[in-house]
Amino acid sequence: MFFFIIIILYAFAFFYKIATLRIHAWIKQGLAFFIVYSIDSELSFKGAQDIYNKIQQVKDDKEHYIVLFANKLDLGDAKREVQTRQGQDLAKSWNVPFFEGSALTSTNITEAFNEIVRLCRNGKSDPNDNKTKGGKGNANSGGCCLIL
Ligand SMILES: Nc1nc2c(ncn2[C@@H]2O[C@H](COP(=O)(O)OP(=O)(O)OP(=O)(O)O)[C@@H](O)[C@H]2O)c(=O)[nH]1
Repeated sequence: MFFFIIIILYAFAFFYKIATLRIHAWIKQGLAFFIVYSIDSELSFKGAQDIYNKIQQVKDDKEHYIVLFANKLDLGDAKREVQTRQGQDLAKSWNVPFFEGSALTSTNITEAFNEIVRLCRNGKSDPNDNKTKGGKGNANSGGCCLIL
């Protein structure tokens, strides 16, 4: 029984290591990152911050673009655990654009994707809009878009 538990623990550690390495590789190859949390989950908001930290750690100062997206807006304020202001403040501290919307009702999905594509193409946000600027470096090269 003892050895069985040890084997399970080793197997778990092995697969965890593989998963970590894969995420590391995806981030390393990625140019654009769409970080999504749910407005009805404080935990997912914290998770978004963990993902952001991981991206910064892996990408360091290399060119990359991020959009923060608060999903499930359709659920309404009754189910809301993360206030709009919290998302805006977080995005501002990261210096990236922020959108609130819904994958269910397609609210702000096109706008958010357009923004990240525009960031990749231009290397910076439109100074005429009221969203925060995002992105590092100047994107002239191709790259992949990784949705986390
Ligand atoms: N109401 C609502 N539900 C959504 C929306 N987007 C996704 N969902 C639901 O949320 C659940 C989780 O969606 P997934 O696409 O599996 O997202 P995930 O990141 O894998 O979520 P977890 O399984 O919670 O880790 C599913 O039941 C979806 O149908 C949305 O915009 N509004």
